[in-house]
Amino acid sequence: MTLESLRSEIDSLDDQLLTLLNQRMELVRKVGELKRSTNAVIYRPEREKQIIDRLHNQNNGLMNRAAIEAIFLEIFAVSRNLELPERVAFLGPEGSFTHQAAESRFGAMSNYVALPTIRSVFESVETGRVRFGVIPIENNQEGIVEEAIDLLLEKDLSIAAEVKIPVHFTFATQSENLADITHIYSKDIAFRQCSRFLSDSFDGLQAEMVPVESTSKAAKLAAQHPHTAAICSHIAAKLFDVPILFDNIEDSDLNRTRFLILAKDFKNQPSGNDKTSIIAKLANTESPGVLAKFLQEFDAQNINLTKIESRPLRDGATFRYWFLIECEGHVNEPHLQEILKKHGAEVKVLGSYVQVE
Ligand SMILES: O=C(O)C(=O)C[C@]1(C(=O)O)C=C[C@@H](O)C=C1
Repeated sequence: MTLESLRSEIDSLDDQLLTLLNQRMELVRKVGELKRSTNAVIYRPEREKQIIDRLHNQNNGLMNRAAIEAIFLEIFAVSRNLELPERVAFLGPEGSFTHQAAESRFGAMSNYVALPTIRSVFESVETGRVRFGVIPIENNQEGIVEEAIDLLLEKDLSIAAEVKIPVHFTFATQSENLADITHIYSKDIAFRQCSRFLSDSFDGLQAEMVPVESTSKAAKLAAQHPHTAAICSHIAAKLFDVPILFDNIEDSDLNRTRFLILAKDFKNQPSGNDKTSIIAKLANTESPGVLAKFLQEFDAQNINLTKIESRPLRDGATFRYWFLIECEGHVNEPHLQEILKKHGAEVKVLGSYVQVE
């Protein structure tokens, strides 16, 4: 087989793929009409998961689950946009890891707004200026984002979905020779997380490390001068058109950040693999065993707790706390209902959503 004949077969399959995708979009358009006439929710993560699970389970070709997921999440994003163009706010600037997380869920065709603070993302969802907001909630090496956790208590928003993305850094520069580089821009945390690459590559060289407020800003600066470089996300290097000289330069490939997708009054149907986040403001936490007894109820119902964070209640000069608790399962399931029935007044459910690895 020649390259030309293989390419011509690929062309013909691509034609068929496009025809099928257009047929799919015709159906999606009808789903959109139906949903709009009944005021039904457009974004249904549990249905998307069901489709990906089904395709993965019946698949016997070369595509692995991650590949199927990447392609179909983009198809769903285009579908949702066709059903109802939705605006998505994320913690900016453009090219941030949160932008990358937002794009991984809402695709290339959504209407994005980069906002400067986590609070402004919450507020734009709250006021209805955008339908969804994407914020970072924790990093598996650095811990929780306190501001985000506190705003979950302060504001009245739901969690529609979670996204976890590996934090990969790239070394982007217009320079072809490391010895020509005089300044490397990045965020201090990124310098820390890429320290091995930096000491191996710049040992004996004169480059100065310049901390800036975001890795996107670093990419922007590196785009302006050929003898500089940025340690930044892939998406930032792409956005500012700075060539990537080295990819995945982080010390640990275990570095992952978890993001939440926020919406107003959002409820998912059970998917079979859900997680539930709740806020617990337990009465009388000064008396012994109140928290322990509450947590034991999860154990008694055989519910696996995945997270518990305590945060100050800030109700005067006291040392009282509220808790963000996450557990496996969907709020509609009887075990969880049992606990909620008992503690209804003290507990607020933020959402049940598909649990991702
Ligand atoms: O099944 C639906 O509810 C749809 O709106 C269709 C569709 C799809 O493209 O398959 C699109 C968006 C939803 O998030 C889930 C699935």
